[in-house]
Amino acid sequence: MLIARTVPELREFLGRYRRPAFVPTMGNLHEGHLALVQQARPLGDVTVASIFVNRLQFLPHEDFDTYPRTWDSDCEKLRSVGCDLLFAPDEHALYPEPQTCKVHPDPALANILEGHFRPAFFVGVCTVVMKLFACVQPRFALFGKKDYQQLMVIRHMVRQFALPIEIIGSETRRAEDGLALSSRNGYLSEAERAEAVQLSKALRAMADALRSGERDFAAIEARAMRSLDARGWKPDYMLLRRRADLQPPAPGQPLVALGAARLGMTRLIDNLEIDA
Ligand SMILES: Nc1ncnc2c1ncn2[C@@H]1O[C@H](COP(=O)(O)OP(=O)(O)OP(=O)(O)O)[C@@H](O)[C@H]1O
Ligand SMILES: CC(C)(CO)[C@@H](O)C(=O)[O-]
Ligand code: BAL
Repeated sequence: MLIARTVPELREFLGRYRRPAFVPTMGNLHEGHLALVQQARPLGDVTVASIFVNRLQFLPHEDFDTYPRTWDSDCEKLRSVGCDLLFAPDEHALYPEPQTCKVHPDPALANILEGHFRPAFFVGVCTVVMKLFACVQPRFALFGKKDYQQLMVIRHMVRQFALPIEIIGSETRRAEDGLALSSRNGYLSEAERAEAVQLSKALRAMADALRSGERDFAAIEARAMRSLDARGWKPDYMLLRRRADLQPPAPGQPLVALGAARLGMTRLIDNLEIDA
């Protein structure tokens, strides 16, 4: 696996390829990331991953400084799944001057849910993803459905800017008990890790309620919030939304249940597409 630390190095390595398949990450890689790389491999003529912890998408009180950085094991894992090229710029290589030109995604999609609780998050994500796309010039880019809204915001950005990139959404990889794999799971104590599965269970209870014919969306959402609250979580939201645009649903539309909640110091997100 080649490792490019700067944009010129990346361009040199990519010179002869025309159809890169690209997996952007913030590192601390787990099976969810590796599944994206494996899915990318047959798509393009070269498989590229990036590791970059993007300061722009963190609020000042968030975990930018403590975000796990596990370089050696990340490289080993990427090699083990046949990644061809790793782009791992430092901040100066990607942002040599203050990044004052930013991408502001569709407010209807980006200012709700995660964007409501993490203002400027999606501006930071879209800005870095646009820049990474400009560097790698991928033909395919893969994102996990674990970050469901992020995937939708990026799809929308790519469509609106007519970028010649196919965005591929990949299913959420889970631990055996159902907890969505996430780098931030590493922040959990042993007791919190055992409790963490309750977020996916609460989403499943929302899906079960719909499947059993209940249509009072507000009541289903309130029950999910209470169920986590009662166990000592601090839920930000547990909501049923239209899969098409993440707006509040009417009966009969394909839905997704989305949740974000804090367990101790750790904020987890998850979601579940529902065919009711
Ligand atoms: N469990 C998972 N299954 C599938 N894809 C995933 C999973 N977790 C993360 N991804 C995807 O991997 C890509 C990189 O994500 P990132 O590096 O932020 O990892 P993360 O585990 O989501 O980290 P964090 O805990 O900070 O949210 C994103 O497209 C993300 O959606
Ligand atoms: C897409 C991304 C790599 C941009 O920093 C990040 O938001 C992530 O890892 O999901
Ligand atoms: N996985 C999404 C990136 C973030 O939470 O910052």
